[in-house]
Amino acid sequence: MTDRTTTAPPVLDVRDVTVRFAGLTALDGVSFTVTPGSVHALIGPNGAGKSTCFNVLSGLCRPAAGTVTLGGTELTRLAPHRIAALGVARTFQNIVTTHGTVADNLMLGRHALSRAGFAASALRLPGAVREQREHLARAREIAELTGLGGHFDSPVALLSYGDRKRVELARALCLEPRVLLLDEPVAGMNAAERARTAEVVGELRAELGLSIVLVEHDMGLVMRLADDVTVLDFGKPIAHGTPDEVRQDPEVLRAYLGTDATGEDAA
Ligand SMILES: Nc1ncnc2c1ncn2[C@@H]1O[C@H](COP(=O)(O)OP(=O)(O)OP(=O)(O)O)[C@@H](O)[C@H]1O
Repeated sequence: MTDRTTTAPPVLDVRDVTVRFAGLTALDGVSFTVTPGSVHALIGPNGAGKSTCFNVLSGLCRPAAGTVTLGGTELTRLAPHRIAALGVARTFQNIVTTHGTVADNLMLGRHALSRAGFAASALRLPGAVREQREHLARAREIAELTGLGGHFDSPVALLSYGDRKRVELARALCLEPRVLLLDEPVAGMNAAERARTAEVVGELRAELGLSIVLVEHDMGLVMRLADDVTVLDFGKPIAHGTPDEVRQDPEVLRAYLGTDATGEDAA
């Protein structure tokens, strides 16, 4: 069975990426490097270009200029399923599953890794049955890792919002990614659910050695989890550094708070 988690993830390198929608430049020469095994946060005010950047990284959006490479392999012109097969999985901001059990959803995530064909699975040939059993065991491990172990056979519709959102995270992990793109993993959660998800993401990073790119408006979570932060504003990178460095950067304060470096109102 595919196990990419035993080797360190390759470097994800974003170079001078520009995306235009009609007259609007959503990303303007964005560059950053995600160090293997680190959590790299991408932050910025609404409309800064964070989701567009994720869409470029996952192949849903083709940039007008620039490149994205993973360990030297260019991802920029590849279809989303090819990028996923190379080990880049993502969660979506607003998708919360309500169908099937947790196990059903995670097995859907394993589907892309199945070697047995449709006919072999349908006919329950021995090789296909064994493979299915292995996938189910791994899905159960991933449920444990994401705090869903006690809900493995539960219908997703009966879970709390926080748990349902973590099903989305677990489904992405079922692809055995080396790079995980987390798009607002705690959006809409209450304080307890946010704390639990932060804990789970921290554990995942420690146990699986993944590189994680995190888009999140919850600054407490970003400051707690990120090693590096890139700040976008109107599609432009305006700051880069550790959480402590960007928190004190005058440009970042201006973008978020509308104040200049001296703390005076810019308006
Ligand atoms: N498909 C599209 N067509 C036209 N404009 C788009 C499209 N997608 C995004 N935009 C525009 O590109 C800019 C960046 O949007 P994006 O969604 O990437 O920002 P964001 O930082 O993720 O915002 P938020 O924090 O609100 O999710 C915005 O001005 C947005 O309106």
